[in-house]
Amino acid sequence: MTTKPILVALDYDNKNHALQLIEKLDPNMCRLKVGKEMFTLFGPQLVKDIHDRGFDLFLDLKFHDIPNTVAKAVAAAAELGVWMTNVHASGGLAMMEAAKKALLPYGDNAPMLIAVTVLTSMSDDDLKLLGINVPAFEHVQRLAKLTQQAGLDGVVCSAQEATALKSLLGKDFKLVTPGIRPVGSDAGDQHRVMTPPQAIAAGSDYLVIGRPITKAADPLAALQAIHQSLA
Ligand SMILES: O=c1ccn([C@@H]2O[C@H](COP(=O)(O)O)[C@@H](O)[C@H]2O)c(=O)[nH]1
Repeated sequence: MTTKPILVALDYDNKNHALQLIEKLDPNMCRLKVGKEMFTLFGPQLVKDIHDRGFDLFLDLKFHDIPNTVAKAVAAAAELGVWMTNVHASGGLAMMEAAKKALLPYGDNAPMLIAVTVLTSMSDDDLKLLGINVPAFEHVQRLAKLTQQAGLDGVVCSAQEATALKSLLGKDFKLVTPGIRPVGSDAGDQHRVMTPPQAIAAGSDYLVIGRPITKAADPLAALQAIHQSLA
């Protein structure tokens, strides 16, 4: 199992609430993820605040645009010193290659760069509405192969696809899996879900977990329970 596989998704509209949770967490126990909501509200200062507290940060902005624009955005993420950032694989091969190339000047300090395959909130029926008439796992495999061809470090997928992707793309290609739900927690808008131990057993490298921790009555206890379940 990867060291520190838990990435806590900080989806808050109030910076103090996020910082109150962070103050209770230990950077040796988890990494943090900031997405579109918090980055739009609080910007690069939030990234600095999190780094000042000793945490690795996944900047989850899922860039999807023309290659030149995405390359510049990924370089801007590298300037912030984040640990990991991402693009949408459906932006295509040229876009992903441009993103990867933009990180070359950063050498060993470049963030890990991964691509979102099919959002974990989407089902086969959602894909059909987009004219994609194959099961989600098949579309995920196609986009993950393209991501590897572009030279990226891994993909965002559901843990349900992890075993197949590890055997298709090798153990070093990182699998970052949201849609993680401990037994008894509400799936909410997530469709392709797994429990934390199931996800690790299936081959996930990193588990993205938001509401089961952040909306719990005691978020620290919820994180500790997940941590224990993986021990
Ligand atoms: O396919 C994806 C890609 C990203 N996410 C993000 O992960 C977290 C999940 O939060 P939960 O509260 O545990 O559902 C959230 O920030 C999403 O933007 C994803 O869920 N699925």
